Amino acid sequence: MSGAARLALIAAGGTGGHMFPAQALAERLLADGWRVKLSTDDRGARYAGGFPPEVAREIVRSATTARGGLAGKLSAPLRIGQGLMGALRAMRRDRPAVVVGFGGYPTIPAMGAASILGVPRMIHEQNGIMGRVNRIFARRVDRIACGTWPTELPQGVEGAHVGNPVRQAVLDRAAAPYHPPGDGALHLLVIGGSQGARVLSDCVPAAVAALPDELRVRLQVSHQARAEDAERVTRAYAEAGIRAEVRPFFTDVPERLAACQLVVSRAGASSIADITVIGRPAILIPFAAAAGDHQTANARALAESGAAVVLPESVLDAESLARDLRAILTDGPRAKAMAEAALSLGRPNAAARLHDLVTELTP
Ligand SMILES: CC(=O)N[C@H]1[C@@H](OP(=O)(O)OP(=O)(O)OC[C@H]2O[C@@H](n3ccc(=O)[nH]c3=O)[C@H](O)[C@@H]2O)O[C@H](CO)[C@@H](O)[C@@H]1O
Repeated sequence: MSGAARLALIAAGGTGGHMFPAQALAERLLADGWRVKLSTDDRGARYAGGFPPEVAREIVRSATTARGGLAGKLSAPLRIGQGLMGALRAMRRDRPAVVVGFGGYPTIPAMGAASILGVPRMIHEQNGIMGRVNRIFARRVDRIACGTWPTELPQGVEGAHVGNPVRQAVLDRAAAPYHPPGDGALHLLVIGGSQGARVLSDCVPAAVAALPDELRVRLQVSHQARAEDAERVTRAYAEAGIRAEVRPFFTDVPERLAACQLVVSRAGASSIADITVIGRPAILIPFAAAAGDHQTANARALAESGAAVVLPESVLDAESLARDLRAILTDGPRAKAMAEAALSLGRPNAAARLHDLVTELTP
C-alpha cells in the first residue's frame, strides 16, 4: 500500500553521520508518496541542501545546538525544555503518523514529544555501539533499526538489522564498474567524515610525496580537508608536484567514489556505507576518540573480509601509510579483490528496508 499524504517526521542531529541516513529515508518515503518533515538544529540545517527541496524548505528547528563553556552546559536543560514545548506544539498541529530519530541531541525534543503524545516512533542507530541519545529512547520506541550488526543494545531491547541507508546519488552508482590500478591515471579520494580530519591532512600529502615517481606522476588526489587546513594541504601537494583538488566538503562524493581507484577515509558509518555500496578498496583510519571507539568496530568487518586495510591512529604515520598506498596501487588484482569484498558488504536496500519498517508502524 502506498503512504499517500501521511506525514513522517524525521529527527536527526547535527553531523553528516546522522543527516545523510535521514536524507536517504526522506528520499525513499517521498518516492512512495509520503510527506516528510525534518527536525534538526542549526548545525544539521547546513546539510539540508542535500535533502529534497520540499523537505529543506520547512525545517522544524530544534534549538538544541550545543554551546561551549559552562554557561552552555548549564543552559542545556532549559534549551531542551524549550525545544520540547516547541516540538509538542508542532506535533499537535502537524499530526505526524510516525517519528523516526537518527540520533544526536537535536532529536530529543521530537522523540520526547512523540513519547508524550503516543505517536508511533522508531530510532535508527548507525553504529555498532549505540549513541547516547538513542540509548535514552531505546526503551521508549516501537522499533529499533540498526545500521551495523551486531549492535550493542541495552539489555532486553531488540533491534532489526537494516543497514545504513545511503543517498540516492550513492544508489545511482551502486556497484559501478571498478577500474583497478593499472598503467593509467590513479584517482585517490581522501575523506575525513562530514567534518574533515586533521590527521589525514597531516599524513596523506607526506605519504603520497614518498611514493615512487612512476606512481606519483599518475596520481590525481581529491582531498577533503578542514577549511583551516586547506591552504597548507594544497601547498604540500603542489610542492610534491602532485595534482590535487582540496576542498572542505565535496558535494559530489558519490561521483568521486565511483571514479577512484582507492579511498583513504575515516570509519564513520555512512562513509563505510557509501564505500561498500559503490564497492571501492579502502584504507580506513578510525577516529580513536569516537564514543566507545565505535569507528574501530565499524571498520572491523571490512578488515576481516579483506575489503580494507585498517590503520589505527596509534601506528599511523606517513611511512606506514605510504607502504599501504604503494602496496594497493601497484597490485591491480588485490585492489580488485578488495573492491569486490567491499561490495559484498554493501547494503543498497537499507533505505527500502527502513521504509518498510516505518510503513509497518503506521496504520
Ligand atoms: C567523529 C565522530 O564521532 N564521527 C561520527 C559521525 O561521523 P561523520 O559525521 O563524519 O559521518 P559519517 O562518516 O557516518 O558520514 C559522512 C558522510 O559525509 C559524506 N561526505 C564526506 C566528506 C565530503 O567531503 N563529502 C561528503 O559528502 C560521506 O560520503 C558520508 O556519507 O557520525 C557517524 C554516524 O553516527 C559515526 O559513525 C562517526 O563515528
